[in-house]
Amino acid sequence: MAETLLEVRNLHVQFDTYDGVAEVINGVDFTLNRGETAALVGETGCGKSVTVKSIMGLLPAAEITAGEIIYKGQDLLELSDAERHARRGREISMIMQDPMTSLNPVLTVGEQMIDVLKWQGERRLSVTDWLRDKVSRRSDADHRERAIEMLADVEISAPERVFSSYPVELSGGMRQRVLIAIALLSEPNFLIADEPGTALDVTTEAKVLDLLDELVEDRNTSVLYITHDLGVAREVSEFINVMYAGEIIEQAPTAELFADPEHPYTRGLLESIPTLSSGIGGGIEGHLPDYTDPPAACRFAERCPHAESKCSEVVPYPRKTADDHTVACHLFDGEAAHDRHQKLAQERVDIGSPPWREGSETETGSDVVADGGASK
Ligand SMILES: Nc1ncnc2c1ncn2[C@@H]1O[C@H](COP(=O)(O)OP(=O)(O)OP(=O)(O)O)[C@@H](O)[C@H]1O
Repeated sequence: MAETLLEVRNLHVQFDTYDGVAEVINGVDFTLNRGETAALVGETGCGKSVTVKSIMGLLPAAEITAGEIIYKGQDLLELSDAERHARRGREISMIMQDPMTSLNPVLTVGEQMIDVLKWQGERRLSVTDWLRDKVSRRSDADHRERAIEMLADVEISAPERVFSSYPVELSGGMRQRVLIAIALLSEPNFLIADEPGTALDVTTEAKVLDLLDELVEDRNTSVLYITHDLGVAREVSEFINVMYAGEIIEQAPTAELFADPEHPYTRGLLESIPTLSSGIGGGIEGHLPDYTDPPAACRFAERCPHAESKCSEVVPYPRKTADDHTVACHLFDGEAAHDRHQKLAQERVDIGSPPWREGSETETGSDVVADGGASK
């Protein structure tokens, strides 16, 4: 049976803004197994980066108002900043969206890589780190050799030259490869890849994604891809979590999600894939709700072509509709998929089959199976 590496449970994040409290992340649940590649997909502003920052420990505790982020059996939210920092890089690493802002322009690639190998990129050393570095007996020459090897692994053809270059001297594709090399240097068990190819042209993006795919497979690294593009998620991940306005509205293995998308938002995203050049979520009219005054029930109801009065009155908790497939939409009401929702979701609602399933054998709720807890 697959072993869980990361479990995010009932995560709530809010921000104080001039317009009031923005309830951005509203009860997010998902899991990632060891060696698995999963994606978190949704349009811009839906809360992907805030979720990831919560996992990385880059948000102040006050903003995370509830939930658990269990990594290897331990709730990361209970750790001190120092303990979180120790896990970053060595255990959990991240490739940022924009290589130009993620790389330090005044240091060479090599200097940045050696910093990571020595002390995870921090130039301000604690006494303990300094001692650890002294006793590790690894010399700068060893670090240099390791860094150049890593640059060769990301298929940079002149690794020594790139090692001595400043970021501004490299092309966009090369900088993205350098970022991948830096993220993998400390051999993390878990990698978060935040739109790793978005800043590149389509051909270079495809090459970078293929390369990343090979590298993580060789190393058995678990990866969470963050993307607005379901087409990219299909290429790179085995499991997809679709996010809308700070909630996971559908989760399924990639093949299952593409074969049988259920949530109207997922279907809209799928329909918009060919027209993505015209904008993210181009197939769905309307905008994300205002997080300082979000809808009380379904956050998608205002944009949903199938919304009924129920949708603005009763929260649609996630329902399990097939093995590993959950959806939070009243069109699929049945048993709650998570223990924590069961007491809140006793009322079964029948508002008919989803229109795209009319004529099929599946009836609303009839294919729902109890899950007993986990989100997948
Ligand atoms: N520090 C903050 N203070 C107030 N609001 C914030 C803060 N950080 C994020 N937000 C808001 O949270 C919402 C979700 O933002 P987030 O960056 O997570 O979206 P995203 O899905 O990652 O989008 P993108 O694909 O553009 O990166 C946005 O409305 C954003 O303005």
